[in-house]
Amino acid sequence: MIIGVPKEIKNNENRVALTPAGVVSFLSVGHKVLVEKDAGLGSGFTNEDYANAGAEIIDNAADVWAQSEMIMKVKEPLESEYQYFRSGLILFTYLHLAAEPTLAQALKDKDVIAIAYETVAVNRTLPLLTPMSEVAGRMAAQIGAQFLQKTNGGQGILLAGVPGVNRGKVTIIGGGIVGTNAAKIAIGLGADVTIIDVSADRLRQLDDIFGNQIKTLMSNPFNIAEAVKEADLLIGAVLIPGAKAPKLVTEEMVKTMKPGSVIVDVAIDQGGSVVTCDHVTTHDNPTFEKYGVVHYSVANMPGAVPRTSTIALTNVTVPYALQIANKGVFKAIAENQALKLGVNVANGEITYEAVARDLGYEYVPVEKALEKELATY
Ligand SMILES: NC(=O)C1=CN([C@@H]2O[C@H](COP(=O)(O)OP(=O)(O)OC[C@H]3O[C@@H](n4cnc5c(N)ncnc54)[C@H](O)[C@@H]3O)[C@@H](O)[C@H]2O)C=CC1
Ligand SMILES: CC(=O)C(=O)O
Repeated sequence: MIIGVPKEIKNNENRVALTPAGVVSFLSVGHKVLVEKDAGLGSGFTNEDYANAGAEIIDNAADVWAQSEMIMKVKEPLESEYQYFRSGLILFTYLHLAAEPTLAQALKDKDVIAIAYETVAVNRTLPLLTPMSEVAGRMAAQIGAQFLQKTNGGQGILLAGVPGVNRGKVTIIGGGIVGTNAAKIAIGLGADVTIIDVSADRLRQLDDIFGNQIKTLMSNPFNIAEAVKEADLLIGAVLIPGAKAPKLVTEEMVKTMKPGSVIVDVAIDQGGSVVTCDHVTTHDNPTFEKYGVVHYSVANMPGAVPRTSTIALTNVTVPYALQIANKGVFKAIAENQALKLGVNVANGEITYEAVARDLGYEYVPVEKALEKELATY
């Protein structure tokens, strides 16, 4: 199979979908890899590194897309990339389609086989989302601490406090991978940490992990309102796989926060869990102010630490991409339930139920959308 790796074009997106080590993995089993010139520079991989690994360096994105059977990316294609879609093209990347209706329509219109990293699932875990959630969770606490500084628009508090002065309060809504990693760093910084989740089992696990270093609360509007009001730093970290994030923090709740408090809504890639985080921001201009509260809503947080993130991401994506290349996409989907759950669009149909529901499309299961193609396996 010919695998193409375009350069990412989202604002400050410095990750790349394959490292030179990944290129070697494909070449060693007979595939060909095309890498757009300078695609790896942001992550510290030169064109020479890729060429030495055996990739062909291609001067422009159009040729990479046109000559490849499978495109591997990091972020969802932007509008300028939709022109490269074509029937039968395999696209393997983060998509977050519930928050990207125009992209969903474009993929449908062009019959792209779109496999989303974030919905590939094994036993209710999301192996291709996990490493980036680890990165973003850890970043969320450090970014929050940074924007709480007066010089950055915050109320001017140190999360650790000092002897004789209270520690800062961090409220994390969603105690999954992002939430747990945010808590680790917030605890390390010395903050007073509360985690809210809708799953009692998850709260028990968190209690076992962190003991009395954290407080846990069941997710309901009353508890969320109380915890948001007290928070110096609020971190949004909920997820219902594939679906639009539930809006758990209302405008009224945000109005109760102290001026100069900070919200980091990590769940913004799925549309955001805080009503006032009503748009995506970029690393160039990451925050805006509403009701005196600093809002941070960057949808590609790991793009700011690309060396760590690229290696962590490709550690988990390459084995799945190799299955697609080795077996062909239909056999790989037929034989691997995890990969099948990643298929969001195929043959012009939306094949992921939560995406179809949130965008108002008919849901067509993968088995039906690809009935003919899967029949032989
Ligand atoms: N902005 C960015 O750059 C990045 C964003 N993310 C996003 O962060 C979000 C969280 O991801 P993960 O932690 O990996 O997901 P996860 O599935 O590990 O955790 C989500 C948690 O939210 C909880 N939850 C669901 N509904 C809830 C409710 N109503 N109230 C309270 N908790 C609720 C679940 O029980 C679960 O524990 C996702 O939207 C993910 O795409 C991840 C990486 C980077
Ligand atoms: C998960 C995701 O959207 C990211 O890493 O950018």
